[in-house]
Amino acid sequence: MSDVLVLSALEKRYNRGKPNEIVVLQNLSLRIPKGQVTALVAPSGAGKSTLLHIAGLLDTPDSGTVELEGTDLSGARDGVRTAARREKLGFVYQFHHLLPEFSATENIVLPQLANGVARKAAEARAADLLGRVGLTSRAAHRPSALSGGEQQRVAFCRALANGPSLLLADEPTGNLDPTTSDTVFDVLMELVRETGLSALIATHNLALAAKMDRVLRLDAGGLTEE
Ligand SMILES: Nc1ncnc2c1ncn2[C@@H]1O[C@H](COP(=O)(O)OP(=O)(O)OP(=O)(O)O)[C@@H](O)[C@H]1O
Repeated sequence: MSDVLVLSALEKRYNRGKPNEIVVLQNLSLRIPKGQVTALVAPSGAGKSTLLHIAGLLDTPDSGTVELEGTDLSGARDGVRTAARREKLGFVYQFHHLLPEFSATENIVLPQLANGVARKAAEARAADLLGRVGLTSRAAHRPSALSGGEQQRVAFCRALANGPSLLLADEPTGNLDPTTSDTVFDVLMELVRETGLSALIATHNLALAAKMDRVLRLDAGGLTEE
């Protein structure tokens, strides 16, 4: 099976049946093959977050299917969706959302412990990931002692901690100044490439989008390839 994520004929409306009903996604389909990094660009309000939430099993479509590694999870029970989210998906947001009272290492170890990994193995993986993003010397620091770019690099490591099949990212460097954003984005791309990860990365930055394998534009409820 070569597709990691297959979204088919998704439809999503808000305020269904009311005068202020909005159709956000309409007959939207998307395939992400294994190892492919896809950029998602969209004007503000076009439904980018809605699409990422549905792909990330945080929200459900009104109709259509969400297949992750060949299994349709659109109508699955909450427990099944939560387990799939923990085991198969990695998330990065515009803000790092690291736990402030824990070190960089612990922020990467904790999701692994929650997934049943032994502490020693989890610490070894955290050390490996921090090394890949150039943060070995910052491993014991809490988020407040790290720069914005460093915090975001730790967040990338945390997203990859459990070896996901798919990375979903929403403006992963959107909170950084333009120069830092470029550097940190390159770190993310290298990490994704080295691990052979598939990814769907939303960005407003067309120069960053151009570094990915494919650019899709979300507009008027559907996707078009650039
Ligand atoms: N819970 C909700 N109830 C009603 N309308 C909503 C809800 N969530 C989002 N919307 C509307 O749906 C549309 C798409 O929202 P969404 O957050 O997906 O956009 P977006 O493309 O991520 O925007 P941005 O780039 O500005 O964050 C917007 O018009 C928004 O106002």
